[in-house]
Amino acid sequence: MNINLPSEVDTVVVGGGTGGAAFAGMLAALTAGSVLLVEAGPDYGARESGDWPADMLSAKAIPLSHDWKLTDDAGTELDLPRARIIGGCSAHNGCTAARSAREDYDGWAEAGNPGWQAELVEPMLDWVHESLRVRRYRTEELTSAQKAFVNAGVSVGLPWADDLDDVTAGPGIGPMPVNIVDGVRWNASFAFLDPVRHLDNLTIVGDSPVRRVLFDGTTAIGVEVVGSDGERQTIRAGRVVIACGAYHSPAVLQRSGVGAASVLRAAGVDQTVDLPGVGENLLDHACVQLDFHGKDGLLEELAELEWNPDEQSLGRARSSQCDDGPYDIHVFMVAGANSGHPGLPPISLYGGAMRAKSQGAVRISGTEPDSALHIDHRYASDPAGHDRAVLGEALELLKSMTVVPELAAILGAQANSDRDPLNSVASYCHPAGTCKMGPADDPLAVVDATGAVHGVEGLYVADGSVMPDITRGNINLPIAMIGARMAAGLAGVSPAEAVARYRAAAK
Ligand SMILES: Cc1cc2nc3c(=O)[nH]c(=O)nc-3n(C[C@H](O)[C@H](O)[C@H](O)COP(=O)(O)OP(=O)(O)OC[C@H]3O[C@@H](n4cnc5c(N)ncnc54)[C@H](O)[C@@H]3O)c2cc1C
Repeated sequence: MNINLPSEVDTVVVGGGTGGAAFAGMLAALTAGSVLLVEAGPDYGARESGDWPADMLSAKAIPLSHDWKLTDDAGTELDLPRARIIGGCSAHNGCTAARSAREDYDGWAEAGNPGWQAELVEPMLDWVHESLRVRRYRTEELTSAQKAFVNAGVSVGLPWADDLDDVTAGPGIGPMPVNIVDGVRWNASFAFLDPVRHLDNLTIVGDSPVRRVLFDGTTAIGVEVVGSDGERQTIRAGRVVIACGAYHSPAVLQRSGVGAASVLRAAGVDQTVDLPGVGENLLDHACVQLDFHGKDGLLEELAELEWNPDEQSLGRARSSQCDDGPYDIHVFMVAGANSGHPGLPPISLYGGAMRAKSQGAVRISGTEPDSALHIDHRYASDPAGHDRAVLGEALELLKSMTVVPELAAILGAQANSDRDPLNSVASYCHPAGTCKMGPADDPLAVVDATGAVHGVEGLYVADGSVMPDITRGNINLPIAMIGARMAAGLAGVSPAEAVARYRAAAK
């Protein structure tokens, strides 16, 4: 083992992404106990270290240099990006920052998760918003392509909106709220770890994938980390918190013997506790996609701008299926040459089903952190046809926008026009729900409202995988709220007091 890891801590947090960074930073600020954050990818240190790679800092586009590169069993790469780096997916995401809608959180509480109703989570959402340094683009900052997209939305009836991160806002289109500071993607590590990196009780270690949780009977007593040389090291802990994201958190649990017997047996893992919901309830915001070649000279024109990010605006609409809140469709445009995403033409328009109901699953194929995962999103497969209906309406909305002359002139000819968007539904990269939060009598519930895994002691999950139902906005901000809120709960501190004490501890 070539990494210096402590052999015993009070709390080990596995995964330093959005949820894990917010959880670890908050817990370290609230308690005297030792907190060890172990991350599979590198920890480049604080923002000021100067060690962060330039592509991971630039918020112009989504970099893929620190991707897990998930594959299927045959080794073919899946088009499901996931970052492997401190900060997790917040270190390579699109930086759209949204608090989602009040109804989403009230729905979590109504489903048997006390404490998660909107009025109780809002103070922590406000703190997360502030910590991620969210601001709204001004209209004059939009590229000509993004302005044309917004104007096209207004032309087809979406109200102009500059409040897209408001929990009470309805349909509208306008500049995105973003967590970008001077062109830098303000990731969860900068937001939640950097202010408390100086605390003696917080240790952050990168390049340390966790293979499994260790148990004494049904009590979690630590984790097993795999070094780059393949050597395994044991860390004993009084509390184990999994925050590896919606694909990898259920995988860690399954590798640890927590899951459905059939899934564990197929992967050669002995069962510790029967929890059939682990890896089920895989949610996302399914998207339809329309691609365009862009007008002649568009890329050159964009390249001349001082600030030319690929994404800058967002629209929200309400489909005929929407019966539980203000909107259920997102439309947005990715336009530019910055993206390293393979195979994308210069412009893609997306329409997302933000209350998609189809449920997929994640299953391990083996016992190692890098064993292939079986990920099946089953997009647009819900039996009642809800998702296909919403996606159909999103597609019609997008098509109506593409014929507005100002936007049509920017888009140029359509690319991939032989592809039916409804038969090639894309991911919004917002997987959630695979360690569902819910009461013990919910057959799919994996954790309770405090994040504690049902049926075992000392084991918690604190990331996007616990969402019982996916929030209808972009999910980074809500996931940070989940992490911080669960840490406050475990420390026995109210959210308001937790924020005050974090601020007092922060540098
Ligand atoms: C390309 C892309 C663009 C996106 N754009 C936006 C956007 O614009 N706005 C928005 O709100 N959301 C966006 N999202 C979604 C959002 O960023 C994620 O949902 C969020 O960051 C997930 O947080 P998490 O804590 O659940 O998981 P992650 O952030 O994925 O964190 C999990 C961490 O655990 C680590 N890990 C995994 N397995 C192990 C292991 N065995 N041992 C140790 N560590 C492990 C991973 O390396 C990772 O760092 C985007 C996502 C992607 C991929």
